[in-house]
Amino acid sequence: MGILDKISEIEKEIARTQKNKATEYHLGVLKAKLAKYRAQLLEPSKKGEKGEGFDVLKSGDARVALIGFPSVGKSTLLSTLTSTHSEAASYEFTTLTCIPGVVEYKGANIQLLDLPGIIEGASQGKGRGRQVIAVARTADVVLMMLDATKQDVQRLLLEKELESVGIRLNKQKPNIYFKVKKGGGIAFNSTCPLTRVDEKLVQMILHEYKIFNAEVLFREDCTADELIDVISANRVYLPCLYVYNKIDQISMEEVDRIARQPHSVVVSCNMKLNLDYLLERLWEYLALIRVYTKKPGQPPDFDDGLILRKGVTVEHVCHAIHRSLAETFKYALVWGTSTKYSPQRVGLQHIMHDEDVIQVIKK
Ligand SMILES: Nc1nc2c(ncn2[C@@H]2O[C@H](COP(=O)(O)OP(=O)(O)OP(=O)(O)O)[C@@H](O)[C@H]2O)c(=O)[nH]1
Ligand SMILES: [K+]
Ligand SMILES: [Mg+2]
Repeated sequence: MGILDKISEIEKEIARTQKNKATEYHLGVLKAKLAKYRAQLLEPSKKGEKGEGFDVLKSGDARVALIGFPSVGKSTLLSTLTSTHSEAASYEFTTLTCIPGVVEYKGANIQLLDLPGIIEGASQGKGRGRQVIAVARTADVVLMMLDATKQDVQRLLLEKELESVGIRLNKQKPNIYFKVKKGGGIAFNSTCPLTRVDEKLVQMILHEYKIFNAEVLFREDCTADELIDVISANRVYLPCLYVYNKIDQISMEEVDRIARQPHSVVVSCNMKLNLDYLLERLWEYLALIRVYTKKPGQPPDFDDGLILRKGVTVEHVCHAIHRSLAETFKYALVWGTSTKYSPQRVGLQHIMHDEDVIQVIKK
């Protein structure tokens, strides 16, 4: 039996097993088995499986992958937002490789990747599904493009495809501490009441992975699936913005309904509607900040800001300016929303905000 058959067998068994207290352990083990087989499926089997035309180098400050069914308008969006042209046409699978473009926004260079359309079964190798998904895993944000004139099942189908290969959209990593040990058995603990798993189920799942010695600490009320995510190290957690295109074809009421859904933006690439707002939201999901440097007695350098991730400290800023700056660092003066006073004297651990100005004073 091939892996795909095994997967479909287990999926069928999960589907026909009633969910209740008595089957809880059985289901947990089945899910762990399923996760294992799917992980095997992801391992590159044939040489060169990654595929010509998909190994695009990362460049710029962040990477965004355009994922969607065929002909939803992905290439049209790339050609509209960047100076790169990507062929668009009314037939499906116009795009067959990964086409990179650059969106310049707020001084940042954002790499936008146009990709072939994916379809149901993509994760199992249909179309160019596996290559597309491999690229999606390397992105900082997924732009899932949807056709606003079509039913919302397309979104669920795509989410399922990505979910089945370990991509988690708009989800936090489960707060479970997990460490495999050399001996001592399974040490299981929690810092809160657990309603979805118990020690026995956790043990059974770990045994399915042939893990007999480990430290497991639940810091929140997680499910068996979330535990499996933590054990399977190949999970990625990505912010995802759902972009509903072709709103020129639907009623205002429908546009209004879709626009109110969480993580969603409505646009028309052909009519260039709402693309500014799309970029604004994308910026928010990328969680980038701009930090401006200033030399003593001179105005800040607003033309050449540093592009960094939200949550960076002064120490990160020093590294971004010069490799050895943190070593000769005495203190910094910061102007902006991260401080109580402007300027304020801060140390290396101070967390920077968007549009802060910094002046580093050396020893
Ligand atoms: N009505 C309407 N049509 C659009 C819009 N954006 C794109 N299209 C049309 O949709 C069709 C498909 O566009 P593409 O950009 O090729 O779509 P794609 O997602 O790149 O398709 P594949 O590469 O085949 O996966 C083309 O005929 C476009 O002109 C839009 O905003 N409104
Ligand atoms: K197309
Ligand atoms: Mg295309």
